[in-house]
Amino acid sequence: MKRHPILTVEDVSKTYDGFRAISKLHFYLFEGELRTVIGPNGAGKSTFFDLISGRAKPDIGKLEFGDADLTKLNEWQINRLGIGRKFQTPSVFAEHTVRDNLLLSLKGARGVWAALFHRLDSTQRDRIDELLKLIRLDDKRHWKAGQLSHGEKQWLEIGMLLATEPRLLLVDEPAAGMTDEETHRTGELLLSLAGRHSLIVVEHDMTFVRQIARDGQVTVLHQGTVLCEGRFDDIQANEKVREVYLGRGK
Ligand SMILES: Nc1ncnc2c1ncn2[C@@H]1O[C@H](COP(=O)(O)OP(=O)(O)OP(=O)(O)O)[C@@H](O)[C@H]1O
Repeated sequence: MKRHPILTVEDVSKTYDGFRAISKLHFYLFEGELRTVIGPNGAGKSTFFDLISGRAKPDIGKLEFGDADLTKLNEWQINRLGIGRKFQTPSVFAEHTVRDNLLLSLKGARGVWAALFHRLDSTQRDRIDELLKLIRLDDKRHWKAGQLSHGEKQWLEIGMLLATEPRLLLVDEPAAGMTDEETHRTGELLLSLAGRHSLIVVEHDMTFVRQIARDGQVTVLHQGTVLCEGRFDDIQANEKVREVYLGRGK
């Protein structure tokens, strides 16, 4: 049976002031896949996320999520379709508890006041408990988010993203600034989400990339286009990749 991609990117280009940040890009992601995207500074990784999430519009090309034409939708509409983005720096509500941060993000939450003060139904309670376990912050549910470590804040924000029940998660350098142990835990978390969600993870840390690309494909971006795609070991051995990226000592 032919699989249909959940995300289709064909011949997409995006120019800023005459500079091609994305150039004739082709990219396909399948349901439940965890794809890792690497590439040197300026390769176009953030612009790629900007295009998928609607923050920027392509000059030309096809950008589809299932049957939806993303080029015709704004950022909010794309988010409503089920594409959630996690930026590099965590932005949690520091003065609220871990639990309340999740609660405020729950799909269908009715504004801050109502979300915090109306009684949760059992489905919502179960979902919060499930998320707290998944992000391993169950024992810190009553902590203020501002008291968490950097790594824990990142996990909380991933939890907040999951609370919106996205089908596709765009995750930008989740391991940046984390300890080795936190990095490994983050990898385990992302791997556990694959299957139920589709994920694109942009990352620089090669130990982390090796971990999360265990069962999946790595896409290498260079000068706004795909230099190559494949298993981590093949990518690492690829001469072109070594030249443009890995050889630079990152
Ligand atoms: N809004 C913008 N206006 C002008 N130029 C931009 C804009 N966004 C990106 N660019 C340019 O496009 C190119 C690709 O940038 P992008 O941030 O997508 O790369 P990146 O792979 O995410 O890099 P890094 O790893 O350093 O974050 C860069 O040369 C950048 O200066």
